[in-house]
Amino acid sequence: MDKFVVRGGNPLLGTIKVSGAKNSALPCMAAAILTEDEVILENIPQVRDIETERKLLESMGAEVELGYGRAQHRTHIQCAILSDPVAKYEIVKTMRASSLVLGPLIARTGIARVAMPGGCAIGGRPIDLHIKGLEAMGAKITQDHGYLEARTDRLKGAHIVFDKITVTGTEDLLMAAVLADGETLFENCAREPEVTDLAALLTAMGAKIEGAGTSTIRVQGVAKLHGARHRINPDRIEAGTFLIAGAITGGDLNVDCCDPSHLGSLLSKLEQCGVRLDVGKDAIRVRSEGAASGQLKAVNISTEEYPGFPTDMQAQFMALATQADGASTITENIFENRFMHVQELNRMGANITVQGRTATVRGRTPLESAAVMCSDLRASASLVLAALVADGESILDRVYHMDRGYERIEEKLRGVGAQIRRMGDVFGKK
Ligand SMILES: CC(=O)N[C@H]1[C@@H](OP(=O)(O)OP(=O)(O)OC[C@H]2O[C@@H](n3ccc(=O)[nH]c3=O)[C@H](O)[C@@H]2O)O[C@H](CO)[C@@H](O)[C@@H]1O
Ligand SMILES: C=C(OP(=O)(O)O)C(=O)O
Repeated sequence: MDKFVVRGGNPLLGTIKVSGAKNSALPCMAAAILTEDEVILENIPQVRDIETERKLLESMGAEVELGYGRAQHRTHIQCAILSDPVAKYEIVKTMRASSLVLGPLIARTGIARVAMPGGCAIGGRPIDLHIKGLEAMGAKITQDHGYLEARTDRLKGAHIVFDKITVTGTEDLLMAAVLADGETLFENCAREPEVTDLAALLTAMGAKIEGAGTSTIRVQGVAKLHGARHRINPDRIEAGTFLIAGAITGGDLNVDCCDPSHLGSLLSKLEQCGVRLDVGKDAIRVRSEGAASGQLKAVNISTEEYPGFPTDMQAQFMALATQADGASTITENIFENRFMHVQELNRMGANITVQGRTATVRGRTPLESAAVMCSDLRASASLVLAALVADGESILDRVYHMDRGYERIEEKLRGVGAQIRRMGDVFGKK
């Protein structure tokens, strides 16, 4: 199992590039199920979850060519024949890919059999709202041996009001509605940029969608979709992680190839914290004097649906809060168990207590190197950030979590002066 060895103390200087968003790429790959034609996706990140989705699509009969190394990370997917519309547990158990293929599979083939997503380290991943929505569109859904089976002759348009804002639920049902008979009106939709990105691809494929990016989406179903070419949005969470890396190390870092318009709530919290930001069209320069200067100040954050503060940045912001003067409170409202980094940060010398959904971080505490364990994707990122300012050499175990969603993170960070190296089998060469 791979580990990272990180020696703290270097300010990060220079330019670091952001890859395409995994959380956009995964639904966009699933959208290729909706047509027999070829779908070409650019800016697909080279991360483990994308490999898993490739395996999943191939297991159903799709042809997938991941174009890493090619210009634009251009990827070709063709689902001319879907001989086996099944999302097998062995393939999807490490990610929520099964829920993302449910809608497109049933819309295209009239039948879908998908493994129910299991519990995940950060909390439950229920899909009751997906099921309710598909049933409202006329699907018959049964459950057996850990699998959901959905059948229909053709989905019908419906009026669906989400009880709760759900990103994957909005994406899944949107992919179902584009091939349904008639109009579907969705209310209380997720407004995340990843939903808008998916809607842009679907529109390029011939779908009729209005309102993506707002809480009301209207879809006029069409009989058939065609192939398209689409460029995946930059990863706002990777960009945010790099901004914090610049801020926490007292660096001067240009975070390039990002979309600052997707980062509003994070940028305002970083500014409140005392970090200097120069926001350009597709780059953000972050400057800070570092923790020792006393420049960083405690701030309170509370995770919310977009455009609120993203749950996917909570762990990384907590690492920064350990280096800010004063007490910060961090409230996690989306997932019930997304504080597993707390114990590991405390092992490095942080002073964090948790009560219910709120963590209180009392800073500033100098961090010391330690051997720590990555428990999930963003928790891993927070430990890397902490290790970049810790005194001495930290060893981060189980970095496979990080490989799910960050492309060549150690190479990118080394390129701007971090001392970080991978030990063990290199991801992608196994
Ligand atoms: C709103 C939100 O911030 N969603 C985050 C969530 O998306 P993800 O799509 O995984 O989760 P959802 O947005 O679907 O879930 C939001 C909330 O709704 C609940 N729920 C969801 C579906 C359902 O059928 N029933 C139900 O009760 C979930 O338990 C959760 O509490 O995790 C992703 C990975 O960390 C993040 O990128 C998303 O930003
Ligand atoms: C937890 C994440 O991903 P997933 O929802 O795919 O598990 C994430 O992107 O932070």
